[in-house]
Amino acid sequence: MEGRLINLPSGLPGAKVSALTDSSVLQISGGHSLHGHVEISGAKNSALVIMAGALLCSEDCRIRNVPLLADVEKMGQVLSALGISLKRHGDVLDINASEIKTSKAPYELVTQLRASFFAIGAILARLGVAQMPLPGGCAIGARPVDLHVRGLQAMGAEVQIEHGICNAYIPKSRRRLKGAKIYLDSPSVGATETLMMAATLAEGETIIGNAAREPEVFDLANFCISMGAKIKGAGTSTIIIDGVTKLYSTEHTIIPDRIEAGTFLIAGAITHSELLLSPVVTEHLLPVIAKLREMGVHLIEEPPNCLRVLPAKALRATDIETLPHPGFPTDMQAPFMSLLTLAEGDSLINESVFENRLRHASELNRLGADIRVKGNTAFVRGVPMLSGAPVLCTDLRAAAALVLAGLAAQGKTVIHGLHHLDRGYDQLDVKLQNLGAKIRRLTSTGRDQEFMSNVNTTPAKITRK
Ligand SMILES: CC(=O)N[C@H]1[C@@H](OP(=O)(O)OP(=O)(O)OC[C@H]2O[C@@H](n3ccc(=O)[nH]c3=O)[C@H](O)[C@@H]2O)O[C@H](CO)[C@@H](O)[C@@H]1O
Ligand SMILES: C=C(OP(=O)(O)O)C(=O)O
Repeated sequence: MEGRLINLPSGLPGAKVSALTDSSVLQISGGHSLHGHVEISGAKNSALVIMAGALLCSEDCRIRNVPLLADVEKMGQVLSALGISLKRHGDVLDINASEIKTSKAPYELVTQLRASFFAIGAILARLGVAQMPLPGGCAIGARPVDLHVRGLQAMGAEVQIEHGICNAYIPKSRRRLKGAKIYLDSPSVGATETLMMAATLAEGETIIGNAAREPEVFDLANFCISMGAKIKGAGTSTIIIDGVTKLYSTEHTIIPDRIEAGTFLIAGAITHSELLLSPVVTEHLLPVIAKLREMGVHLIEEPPNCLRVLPAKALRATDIETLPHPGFPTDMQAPFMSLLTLAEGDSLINESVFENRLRHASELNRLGADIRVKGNTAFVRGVPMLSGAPVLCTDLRAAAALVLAGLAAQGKTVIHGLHHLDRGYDQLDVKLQNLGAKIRRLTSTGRDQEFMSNVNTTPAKITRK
């Protein structure tokens, strides 16, 4: 079947975000260096959960620096289906949740992305009832929601999972959720966010112990605080929320995407190129910067909010263990694996956050990498070069890893399964093209696809030096 552009029924009026059929591919002619400045978009994982957070407020919320992603589009569709009004102008998204018309989120949408589930806390707090299908997202492990459920139960909700739907309600005897002391078994990002949102409108104080410390949790907390929520300690492992009865209109700007920034740092390192990235928050990238420096990559921080990557003489092997923030981020593991395939020596990667997140290893081996996987550990033996081949994306960051490897590989790499990439990268191929990469989006018949001309209302945020 010939690949073609399809317009998703838009949840964000004004935006023309589209999805591509799976028959489109990225063709990369590798081995060329890159050069220039790349503008980093707003963080996917902040934007998605802040869109959910807007449900807490019955007044206008304006969110700035919203990235152009299929997941953002789908989250918009989820909110639209709940009866919420959304308008997108460029990277600004206006949300008004004055009336949430239904407590039931659509199965076919929620099952496509993880963050949609996190809205359960906000819907429950606003309506006293929520029916949320179990979520989708990257297939990188079982990804249960037990910590979300137990936290809501501790706050007085009745919660049951039946027929793939998580049904939650506040018993009639109470009108609001009640504050609670919750200690998470593990510092789940999503559970921390779900419970923090629910607690903003609960009666009394909630303490979340062993909370996730990711920058996106902090961004969500700042968004809620700007609406009048009383939250202390976000960004640390103990978050204290003093519930209020109402939240108010606000404007908020999403933080830069640390995973996109890390991906471009590796694009520079793997092609031995000089790139300038902005805006970046270097504190959010500390574990990635430390590992890159350990490998011999030169990085220079340039105020305000810029990071320059310079060509490395040689890349040295290193070991990585993924951990909750401020440890090495699991979302950077696949892109980093691509870089390690070309380092001198042996590297060991231990994926400790998700139990099935090494599937990209076999695709990288098609490109000539030497990786063996045992359980949650990958042994990477550096090779002098990669060679282009057809490969298939298995999830979002695997897709980024294959693009990076393709940029370095000699000859032609053809990447299939692009719906994974488009979920979470804002025009990655266009940004790379503007840095001089030989990368094209093609239909299965080999024709160039006029991707951005049909899809986007905003120009790619890149300037070539
Ligand atoms: C939309 C979003 O923000 N996605 C991010 C979020 O996912 P997400 O919020 O799903 O990730 P979590 O931090 O919750 O998951 C971490 C670990 O906890 C487990 N777990 C989680 C919840 C639960 O109720 N029970 C349970 O056992 C998971 O299976 C996993 O093994 O954080 C991950 C870890 O940084 C990132 O990779 C994702 O990009
Ligand atoms: C795992 C990721 O996303 P999600 O949680 O949305 O599946 C990711 O962003 O790498």
